[in-house]
Amino acid sequence: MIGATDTTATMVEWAMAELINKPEVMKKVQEELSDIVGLDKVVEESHVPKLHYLEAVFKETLRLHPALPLLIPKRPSQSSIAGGYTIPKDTKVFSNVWAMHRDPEAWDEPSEFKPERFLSYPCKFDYSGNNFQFLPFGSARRICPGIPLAEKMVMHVLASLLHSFDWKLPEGEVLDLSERSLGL
Ligand code: HEM
Repeated sequence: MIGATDTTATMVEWAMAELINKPEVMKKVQEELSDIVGLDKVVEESHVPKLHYLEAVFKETLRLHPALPLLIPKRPSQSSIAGGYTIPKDTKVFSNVWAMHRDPEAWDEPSEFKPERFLSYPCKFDYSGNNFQFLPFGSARRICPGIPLAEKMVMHVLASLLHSFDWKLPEGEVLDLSERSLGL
């Protein structure tokens, strides 16, 4: 199991960092929590599927900050051709989903944190592995088997943190969310 807890905690941290930098988005999440949960109750698991704006925040966080930006390397057992390139048998293949998630041909303003892009219904950007513009959990036989648990945990933790507390940076500060790892 590749870092099931680490990936989950990382997504909570990135989502909170984006929301702290964007108070107007945090306010929308909190308004939804106030409507769905109510301010005199605590967040329960049954509330989570009704939190559509928070779900869009989760997806936008997975898009901009995929926990495994190159997925897990694969080694094909047969030679094949993909996108016009020959991939010999046993080649170590990395899939750069970080770049796919920021492709300007696929996404409007790809560097911007805009949860609204995921709000259209029925949403064409789910993470079932069938949409090759959005693969935060991978695809096909090696897709993350922990998706149902991951979405429940990340959503529940975020909902609880944002329902119970207001979060802000010290006056005049902005978080630097640029990523400098892996030469991506
Ligand atoms: C938000 C949280 C999570 C994210 C973003 C995430 C993402 C991923 C990704 C990208 C892969 C590689 C898929 C590929 O290479 O095609 C993976 C594999 C895997 N994940 Fe997750 N994961 C998360 C949470 C979890 C949880 C909670 C569990 C278990 C309870 C889990 C169990 C696994 C396992 C066992 C694999 C290896 C699957 C295989 O190689 O066949 N993950 N995950």
